[in-house]
Amino acid sequence: MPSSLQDSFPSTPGKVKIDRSHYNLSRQINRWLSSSATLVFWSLFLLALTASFACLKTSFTVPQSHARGATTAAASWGGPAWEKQLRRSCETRRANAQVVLVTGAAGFIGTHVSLALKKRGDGVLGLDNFNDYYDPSLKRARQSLLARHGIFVAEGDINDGALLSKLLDFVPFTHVMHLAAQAGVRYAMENPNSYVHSNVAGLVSLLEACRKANPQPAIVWASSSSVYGLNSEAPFCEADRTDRPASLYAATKKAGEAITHAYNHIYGLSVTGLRFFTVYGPWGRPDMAYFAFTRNILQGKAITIYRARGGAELARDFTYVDDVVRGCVAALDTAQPSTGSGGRKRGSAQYRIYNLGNTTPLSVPQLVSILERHLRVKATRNVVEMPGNGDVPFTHANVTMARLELGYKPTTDLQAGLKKFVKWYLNYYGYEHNGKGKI
Ligand SMILES: O=C(O)[C@H]1O[C@H](OP(=O)(O)OP(=O)(O)OC[C@H]2O[C@@H](n3ccc(=O)[nH]c3=O)[C@H](O)[C@@H]2O)[C@H](O)[C@@H](O)[C@@H]1O
Repeated sequence: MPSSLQDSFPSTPGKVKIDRSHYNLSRQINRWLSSSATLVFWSLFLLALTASFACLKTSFTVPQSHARGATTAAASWGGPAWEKQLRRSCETRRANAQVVLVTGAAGFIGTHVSLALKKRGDGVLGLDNFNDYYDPSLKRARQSLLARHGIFVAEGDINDGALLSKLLDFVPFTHVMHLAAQAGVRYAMENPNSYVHSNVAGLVSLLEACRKANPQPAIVWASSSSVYGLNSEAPFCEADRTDRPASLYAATKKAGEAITHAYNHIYGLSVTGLRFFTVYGPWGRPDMAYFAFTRNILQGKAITIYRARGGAELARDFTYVDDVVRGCVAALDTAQPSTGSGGRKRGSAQYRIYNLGNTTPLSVPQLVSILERHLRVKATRNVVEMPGNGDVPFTHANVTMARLELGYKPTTDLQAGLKKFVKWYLNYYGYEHNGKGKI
């Protein structure tokens, strides 16, 4: 990012380096004033001064501070070589091809969607901030995979309006596949601001750039099954109420649905929101249960399985990534163009929301049993009552609308999907079977 932009660039929540310079200063001054007559007085004075500095500093840093993750490396962009990479990445190889900006392209679903689009001849440009919410080396490995398929991932944050304007000025994108987000349900209690930063402020920044663009791209973006919150009637339909989120993560996704609706209404942006249901598969997210369970089982560590109060098992409508990718591509293909241009609405535009789930929820203990079979290792299960951390007891998608309007049909059950995931995991992390069925 050009340094001139640094000041106006909204804060990226990041690990806070504690500035101890004022403590050192106070120590030096203390030595200097070591006369016994004034020592007590100055010590008390400096103590008060130091404390007030510390308070001031805390009040500025608290909104950005967190124990782990979501720190973004300063990105640089621009220049002829960079522009050449954009141009190459956006080249198309079929008639009526789309040219798609994929945000969060180095993320799990972003990588799979980008590859699917590129393989059929669309132009694809990725955008990712490579934050450290989870191991960035996995994101870099996905970036290398994309590069091998001719997809360039520009490095930057969706809150960087100047970068977004540059990209949308430089390339006449037909679509934006917006997958960049702060994911994870329970991490929202650790680092709430990262959710506001990416899922609210970042979304608005992206929509601002899109509404000003000429042509305006159609937008397909990732909402979440978590918007159904505390609903108990299953399966979840798109028309069900979504005003009782159980986590801040869910609340920001719900906010995203409202925000995109406003931009659709005011500026004529074509918008399709996709409510994903616990998507899993190769190249997945290490913070998700299936991934973390696999890692712990292989390392001989106990896994924690949550159960609801009263003892009921938690269940999820686990959805295999290839099914979701087909849904994403179908959403792009059926998206009508935005109607505005250069910030002006010229007519009403399409606004859609679809569930993309599997339709067959399974319990978390069932997920673990399938993993045990594929890994041929028994898990040490530590079953505990679900803490009040934003989790919901179950999810279950009704996908009738997606089936009728997108031709969406999930075909991979959890057994088959986890088999592919485990195969990828063992290969990626260098595990080998010893020929006797053991790893
Ligand atoms: O579909 C969605 O809307 C959401 O799906 C997942 O959220 P979640 O369903 O909570 O997925 P996991 O974190 O993989 O948890 C799956 C299940 O395992 C349970 N779990 C998780 C972690 C753990 O240590 N033990 C455990 O039993 C959870 O309570 C949950 O029932 C993703 O992490 C969200 O980003 C996404 O938006």
